Amino acid sequence: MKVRLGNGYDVHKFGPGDHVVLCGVKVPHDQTLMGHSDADVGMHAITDAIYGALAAGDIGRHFPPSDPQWKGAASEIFLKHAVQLARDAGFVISNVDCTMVCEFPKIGPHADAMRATLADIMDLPIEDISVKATTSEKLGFTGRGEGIAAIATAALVAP
Ligand SMILES: Nc1ccn([C@@H]2O[C@H](COP(=O)(O)O)[C@@H](O)[C@H]2O)c(=O)n1
Ligand SMILES: C[C@@]1(CO)OP(=O)(O)OP(=O)(O)OC[C@H]1O
Repeated sequence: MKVRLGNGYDVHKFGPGDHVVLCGVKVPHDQTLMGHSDADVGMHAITDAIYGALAAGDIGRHFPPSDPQWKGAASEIFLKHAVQLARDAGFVISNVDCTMVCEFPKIGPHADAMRATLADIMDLPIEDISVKATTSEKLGFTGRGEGIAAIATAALVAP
């Protein structure tokens, strides 16, 4: 059996607003995340982890931030593309794990909704999807509440 691992990392900064979209779930917050797309930092990290496992470049290669077509786009477009690339290459996505780094919003109360949303988008069992969070103990840009970082791992297997 062939196993491929990939990692993904993304950061988006906060700006004025009243909610963020994280792993496809709208979470009330006193700011929003800024980006060319919907700035779903968690979904971007997972998407890049799948591209990484396939050695297929990164999200910006497939969906250039210079292309107006992706302005305000829902990030599930990017994730679905990466999942399809994996399936077309003969892989099954074994599991994904995403950690978001921020003081606020608190992810825990929304983590299962995020897992369910990702499972639906990726057509995977929810048991194969992990979403978790940590603060950075008030240190650095995430600690100062300037933005959110996300780190993800994806494992792909081919029989
Ligand atoms: N945005 C966040 C950050 C953390 N959590 C939860 O709190 C736990 C403790 O965080 P520490 O950084 O102090 O270790 C963490 O394990 C998460 O369960 C959260 O939900 N949202
Ligand atoms: C997702 C894309 C799409 O234009 O734009 P952003 O929303 O700015 O997100 P980023 O994580 O900076 O990745 C680059 C782009 O591919």
